[in-house]
Amino acid sequence: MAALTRVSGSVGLISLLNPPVNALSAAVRQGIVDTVRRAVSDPQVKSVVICGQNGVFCGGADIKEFGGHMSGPPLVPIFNTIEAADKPVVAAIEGSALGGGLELALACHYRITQSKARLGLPEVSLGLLPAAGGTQRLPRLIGVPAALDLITTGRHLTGAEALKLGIVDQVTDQNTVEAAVKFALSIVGQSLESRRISTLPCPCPADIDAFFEGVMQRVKKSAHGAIAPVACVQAVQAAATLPFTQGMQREQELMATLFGSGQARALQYCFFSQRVVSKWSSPSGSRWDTSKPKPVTKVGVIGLGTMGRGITVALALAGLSVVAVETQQQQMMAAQHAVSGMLERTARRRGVSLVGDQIRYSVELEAVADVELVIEAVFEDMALKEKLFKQLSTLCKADTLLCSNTSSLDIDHLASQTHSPQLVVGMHFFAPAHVMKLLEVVYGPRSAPQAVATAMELGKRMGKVSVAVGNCSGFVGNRMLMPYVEEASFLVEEGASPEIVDRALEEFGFPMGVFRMSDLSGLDVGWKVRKARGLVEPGQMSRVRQGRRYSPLGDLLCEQGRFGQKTGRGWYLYDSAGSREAQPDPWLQSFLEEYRARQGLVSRRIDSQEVLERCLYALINEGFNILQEGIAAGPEDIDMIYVFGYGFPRHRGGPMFYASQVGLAQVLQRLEHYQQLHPDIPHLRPSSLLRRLVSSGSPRIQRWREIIRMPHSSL
Ligand SMILES: CC/C=C/CC(=O)SCCNC(=O)CCNC(=O)[C@H](O)C(C)(C)COP(=O)(O)OP(=O)(O)OC[C@H]1O[C@@H](n2cnc3c(N)ncnc32)[C@H](O)[C@@H]1OP(=O)(O)O
Repeated sequence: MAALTRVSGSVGLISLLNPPVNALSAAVRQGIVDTVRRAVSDPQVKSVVICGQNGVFCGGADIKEFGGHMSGPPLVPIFNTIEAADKPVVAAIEGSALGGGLELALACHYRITQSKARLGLPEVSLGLLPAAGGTQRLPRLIGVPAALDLITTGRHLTGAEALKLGIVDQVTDQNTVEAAVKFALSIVGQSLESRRISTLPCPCPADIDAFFEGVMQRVKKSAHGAIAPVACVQAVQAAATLPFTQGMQREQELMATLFGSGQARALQYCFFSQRVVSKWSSPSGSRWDTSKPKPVTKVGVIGLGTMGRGITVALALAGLSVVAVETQQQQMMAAQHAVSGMLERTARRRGVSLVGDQIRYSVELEAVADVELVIEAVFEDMALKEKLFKQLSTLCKADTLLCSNTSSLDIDHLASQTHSPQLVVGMHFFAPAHVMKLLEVVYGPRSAPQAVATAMELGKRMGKVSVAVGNCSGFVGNRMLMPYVEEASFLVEEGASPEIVDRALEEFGFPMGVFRMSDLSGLDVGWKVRKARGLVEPGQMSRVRQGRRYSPLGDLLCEQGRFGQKTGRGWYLYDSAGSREAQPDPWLQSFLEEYRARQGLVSRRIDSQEVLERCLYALINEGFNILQEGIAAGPEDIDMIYVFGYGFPRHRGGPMFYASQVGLAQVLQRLEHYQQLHPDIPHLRPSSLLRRLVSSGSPRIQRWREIIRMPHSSL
C-alpha cells in the first residue's frame, strides 16, 4: 500500500497506493512505516519525497475504518518518526491533502504543492478534530488565529492560498513530484532543526485568555450544539499554552471524547450519504451509472423574481451561458441590476474574477429558442405554468429539456402539456438559490433517464447536492415540512407560545425555529398555498377542515396584515418592517388567549420534550410514508434534503438517522401515544413502514432500503 523507489540517484520516493484518494487505511499506515524505515536506513538515500499515486496526495484517515475495530499502526508515532528523520523529507502534494493527509505533510520537513491542490483539516465536519498532531503543528506553523479558522471550519484551501498562509514552501504548475524530487536533491545536508514544526514556538495573540474566550463564544454560537468545533478550539488552546508533548496528550483526550460520540457517527453518516445520493435510481429502473447526461452549455431561465435571479447567478457562477427572460422591460432591468450586484458580491467573497457577460436578458420568450435546457421560475400558479410549458414545447428545439422550479406542483401534469413529456423534470432550488446547496430533481413516471441524469449533473456543476425524488405534492422536503409546521401551530393552540416552540427547536440545533423561519420567509407564502388548496375560510375559526384538524392561526394573522419580518409583525414583533430582531409580542399573547377562550381550549404547559417529539416525529413519520411510496429511494436522500435544504442539524445526521438513533420502537411508541391523544391529526398515525421496521427488529439505517424493497403484506 506504499512503495519505495530510488529516483535521481539519491532520492527515496515513497508513493501511497490506495485508490481513489490514498486514504490512510491500516495497510497504508503499515506501508508508510516500512518504506520510511527502509529509506532512512538506506545509505544511498540522501533525501525522501512522499507523494500519492494517481495525482492525489492523500484524502486523510480511512473514514470507513471508523465504524469498526481500528487495527494497524497509529498515525501519531508514524508522523513523529518522519519529523525526527535525519534526512530531509518533502511532501509532494497533488490533488488533495486533507485531514490526516495534511497532517502527514506537516510532519514532513518541506511541502511542495500543485497550485490547484486542495489542502485542509476537515475533521470537524466529521465530528472529529485533527488528532494526528494537526491541532498542535498547524498553529506553530501559521499562528493561532489562522490555524483556528482552518481547524474550526474545516474549509479547504488551494495550493496558492496555502502558500500565502505559510503552510507550504513552494507552489508549482509543473509536475509536482518532479519539482519535489529536484527540491529534495537541492537540500541534502542542510540543517533540519528549524524544519521540525513540533519544536517551534507557537505564535500567539497578545492577551491569550481574552482571545480564546472571545473565540469560544463565537464558535459555540455558530456550532448550534455541535461539540467538535468546541473541542477544536480547546485543542488549539493547548497548542498555544502547553509544550508540544502535553498538547498532543490533550489532543488525544479530546479526540477520544469525540470519536465515540453520536455526533461523529451522524456526521460520518452524512459524509457517505452525500455520496450515496449522487448514485441515484428511480423505481422505473433508471440509474446514475446507466444514464448518460446530455451536454449543456446554454440554459434559459424564465421568470426573474427572487428564485429566477438566484438560479441565474448560480448558473453563471458555474460557467454556463444564460438567457434570462422576464415579461416586462422594467422588471427585466431591475432583475439585471440585482443579478449584477449578487454576482459582484459572490465573486468578491470567493475571490474569483467577475462573471456576468455570459448572461443575455430578454423580454421575448423566443430568446430561449436555442438553449439546451430551460428552468421555469415563474409564480407558483398552475395555469400560468401550463401555458408557459405549452409555449416552450413549441418554440424550443425538439430535444430541449424543460424544467420547472415549482416547489410543490405536479410535474407530471406540466409534462402532459408538452409534446415531449419525457423531457420534463422538476429542478426545485431553495432560496437563495445561489447560496443554498440543495437541489431536488423531481422525475415523473414519464421522465427519460437522460433528463434526470442531465438535471442531476447540472446541479453538480452548480455546486449543489442534487437529490432525485419522485413526483408528489411538495415532493420530499415540503411534503415533510407540512406536518412539522402544523404540529407547531397545534402546540400554540394548546398552550405553547411561538418562543417556547422555537427555543426547543433551536436548542435541538435548528438555526431557526418554525415561527422565526415563517416570519423570515413570509406568512403570506403558506397562506397562498392553503388558499390554493381550498383550506382558507376568511374570518372563520373552525378547527376542522377537509375532515381533519386544522389551525387557522396563520390565516388569522395574515388577515391582520401580519406577514412576518417584511411587515414588522408576524408571530413576533420587530422594531420596523424588514428588521431581523424578533421580540415576543404582547398583542399576540392576548390574541392567543382570546382565541383559545373562543375555541374552548384550556391552555396547558407544554415542555420542550413534547415540542420536539410532536414536531420531529410528525416530520419523520411523513418521511417513512415517503420511503414506503418510493418517492425517496432511501433514508439518505431524505436526510440530505433536510440537512442541506431545511437546516436540520448536520450533527444529528438528518431526520431519519435521528430516528434510528432515538430508536424506531421509541418513535413508534410516542407517535401511538400522541395519536391516541389527538385522533383528529392524521400525520400522527404511525406509518406502516415504521411498524414494519420495528417488527423487523429495528435494523441499522443502512439496511432499510433492502427491507423497503422486500415484498410485504399491506395489512
Ligand atoms: C485517527 C483519526 C484521524 C482522523 C483524521 C482524518 O483524516 S479524518 C478524514 C479527513 N478527510 C476528509 O474528510 C476527506 C474526505 N474526502 C473528501 O473530501 C473527498 O473525497 C476528496 C478527497 C476531496 C475527493 O473528492 P472527489 O469528489 O474527487 O471524490 P469523492 O468524494 O466522490 O470520493 C471518492 C470515493 O472515495 C471515498 N473517500 C473519500 N475520502 C475518503 C476517506 N478519507 N476515507 C474513506 N473513503 C474516502 C468516497 O467515499 C468515495 O467513495 P465511493 O464509494 O466512490 O462513493
